[in-house]
Amino acid sequence: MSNPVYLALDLPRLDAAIALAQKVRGHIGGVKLGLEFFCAHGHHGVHEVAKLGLPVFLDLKLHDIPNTVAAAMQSIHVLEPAIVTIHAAGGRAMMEDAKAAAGEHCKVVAVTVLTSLDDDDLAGVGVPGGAHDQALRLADLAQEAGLDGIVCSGHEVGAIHKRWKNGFFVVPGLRPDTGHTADQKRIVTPAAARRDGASVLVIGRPISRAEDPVAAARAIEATL
Ligand SMILES: O=C(O)c1cc(=O)[nH]c(=O)n1[C@@H]1O[C@H](COP(=O)(O)O)[C@@H](O)[C@H]1O
Repeated sequence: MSNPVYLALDLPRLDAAIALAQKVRGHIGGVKLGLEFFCAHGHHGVHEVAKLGLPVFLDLKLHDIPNTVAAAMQSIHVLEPAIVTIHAAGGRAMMEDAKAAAGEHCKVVAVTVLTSLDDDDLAGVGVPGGAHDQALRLADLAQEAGLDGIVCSGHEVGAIHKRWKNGFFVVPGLRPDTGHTADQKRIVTPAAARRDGASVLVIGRPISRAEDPVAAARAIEATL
């Protein structure tokens, strides 16, 4: 079974991001390039990271009108990402058009409820039912729209997996111990997320900010 860990390369410098990925490559299954990376380094940065030969997960969290999102998906074909994120809250038509515009070998997954939000945060933006119910509702919508899967926290992945047996589930907000949670609110351990059905484990700071990133990645791998 391939390693489910995708390392989030949320680093400001391209050379540092590539050096980190190179260092830990034996203990990860792929790399995730998000908004911080893409806004700083764009297509050039993605091409440079792709030279490592690891699968590239492009986490752009697209959320706009269907035509704009579909056009953005077409513009990233050339980068040949293995996985791309969009926001489920963009609605069914946006998700359908994004999937139709994606490359044949690219998995399109929809973010349900960000792992940095809790029930109070959701109530603050007018979603009264709580993170769990909202994540399940948006996962159902993503499935109806024909997407490959969703992004959710480890708190919901078990319940969503039960309703969507062959879905592809990306789980961030992972912390190997009870250490520094930073801005994440709905967290679980990588092992718990995997046990509950996660296909991909997105891990950033617990590896990238560790004193010894290789030891941190190896320790996480050993728990899976
Ligand atoms: O789509 C994501 O990857 C994502 C969704 C989400 O709900 N929460 C979340 O943290 N992420 C990303 O996952 C990574 C988590 O980083 P760490 O908290 O440092 O492990 C970041 O790159 C986030 O952008």
